[in-house]
Amino acid sequence: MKNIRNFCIIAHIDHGKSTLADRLLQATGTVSDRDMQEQLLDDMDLERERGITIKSHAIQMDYKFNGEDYTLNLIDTPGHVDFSYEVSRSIAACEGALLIVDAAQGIEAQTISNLYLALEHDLEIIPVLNKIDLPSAMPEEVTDQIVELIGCAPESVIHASAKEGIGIDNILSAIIERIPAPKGDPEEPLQAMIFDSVFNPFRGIEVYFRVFNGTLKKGEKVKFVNTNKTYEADEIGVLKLKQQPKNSISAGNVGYIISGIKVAKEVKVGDTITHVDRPCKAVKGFENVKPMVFAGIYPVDTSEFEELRASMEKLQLNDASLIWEPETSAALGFGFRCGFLGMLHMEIVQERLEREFDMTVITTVPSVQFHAVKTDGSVYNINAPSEMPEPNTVSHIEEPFIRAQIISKADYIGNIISLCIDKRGIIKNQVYLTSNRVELTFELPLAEIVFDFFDKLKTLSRGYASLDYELIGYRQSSMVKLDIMLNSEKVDALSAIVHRDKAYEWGKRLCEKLKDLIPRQMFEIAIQASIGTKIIARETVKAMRKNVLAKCYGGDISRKRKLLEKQKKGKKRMRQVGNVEIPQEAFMAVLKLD
Ligand SMILES: Nc1nc2c(ncn2[C@@H]2O[C@H](COP(=O)(O)OP(=O)(O)OP(=O)(O)O)[C@@H](O)[C@H]2O)c(=O)[nH]1
Repeated sequence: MKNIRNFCIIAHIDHGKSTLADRLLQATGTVSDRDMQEQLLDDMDLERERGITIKSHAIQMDYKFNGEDYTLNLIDTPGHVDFSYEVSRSIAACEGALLIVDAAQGIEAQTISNLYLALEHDLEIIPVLNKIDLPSAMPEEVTDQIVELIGCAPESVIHASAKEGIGIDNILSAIIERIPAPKGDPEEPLQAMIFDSVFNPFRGIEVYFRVFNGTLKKGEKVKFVNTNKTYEADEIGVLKLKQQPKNSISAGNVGYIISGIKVAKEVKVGDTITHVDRPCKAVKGFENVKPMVFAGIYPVDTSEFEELRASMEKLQLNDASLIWEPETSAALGFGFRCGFLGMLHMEIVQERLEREFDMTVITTVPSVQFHAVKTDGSVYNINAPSEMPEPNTVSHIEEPFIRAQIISKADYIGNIISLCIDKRGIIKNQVYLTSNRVELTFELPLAEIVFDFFDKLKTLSRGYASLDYELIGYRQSSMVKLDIMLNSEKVDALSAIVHRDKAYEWGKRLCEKLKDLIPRQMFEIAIQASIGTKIIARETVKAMRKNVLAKCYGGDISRKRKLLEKQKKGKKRMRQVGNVEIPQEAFMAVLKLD
């Protein structure tokens, strides 16, 4: 055990975590240069295309240092706020962390939030100044920021370029010399924490764990403490580039277990694995992850409902955080109300349904979960605008609030504060990290930030501001349901829950936006917004006048074909509601109002 080191890499998005991980794998000979693919750890296609790490993974490296053999377990952490609970569990599985900071960007919100998580778990922090090869790197300035943030000596900051392979040996020796060996007793009752799981279509769910105490042997009967389910350890092993089966894994080490689990839901990140015969206490910090964003998913072609259900079931096998239940919409027919960790998660689900299952789906306006508090004090959840009660039937509505940490250049403070106030935020704190870098703390309604807040923040700060947030609870708010009617028929899938103060403005702008988004059809379409029975805005889409093809003066057949193709493509994500065709974008219009 004294020669094991368990560590993770924490960094703000794009500061170079995956690139550095690849270099470490190369330097320790875990992968040969020939096998080396860029960003090896990001093995899902989608991840690679988006250039972000979505699921955390673990990999074991062997490394000889000063004549001794060491085992280095690298636990990869996801880099997006949607997945912050997984980050916390990966961190809890380690004794140390490489804190990567981009030498050209400096410290960002996620650098800090992840650092705090790491410090909470008493991790040894190894600061790494990455991308020193960049001409725009500011090594002195960013080193000062790091020193100030974690209170370390300037000399302990390792200068590196993951891209050029600079500083990699220093990082490896720091991992061995500075990170403490794991503690724990292999003779105690088994206590292992699950920090990740991966779906394998042939073998079922592979569960990744860190053993804190005891020893797990192949074939033993184990229990997951929080779900209280029992399994047999059919195969256990360690994670090299490929899985390497073992007969036992002891305190301090990291491994995988395969035990015939078919459904991702049974495996909860943060749960504890123990022996059925000699159980231990659960590892602290377990949480059931809760979805933050809800939206309806409907097949474009209503006859594909059963196929969509089958696809959702398959998707859920390997995405434990996706939840759904059937719902019906008067406008869209049969579909599913889904809960997601955040907007990125929602986009990923939609994309996976389309790519992996060849489904064409419509996603309706996303919403957070509101609470309706009845006059007798009881509370029920509102996950869709259609569940919004009549105002006179409840005492009040509550909405989720978050505490947001925003880090930015001081120049943009004014812009950021106005944005947050516009989003119904309250400023709580303002701290200068350096003379021109400031950390702002706000309390904001989740509904205002979950959709496009981050994009706005980026725009008004020219990309300099970064954001991190946590849920702090529910507060009473004056929310109303905004309905949309097309030719006097209410389209439930276009309804949204909005704050009363913004409802009129939104209704007006939503009608204008829908007018742009709904294509002209053979007849005139009246678009109206209403709150309760009161119409608050109206726009009209005029009837179509001429055929698209009329534009191509005869001759050019290829051009004609192109136009037709274009039309066909455009049709793909359209839904017929009553006699009006509505494109996918219209269902999201409410998110793009300002
Ligand atoms: N110039 C330079 N570029 C680097 C260096 N390290 C990483 N990059 C580049 O920075 C970008 C982001 O690097 P990644 O390794 O994907 O960053 P990441 O932190 O893993 O990003 P997430 O997975 O999204 O959190 C990529 O385009 C890398 O090629 C470096 O040392 N120097």
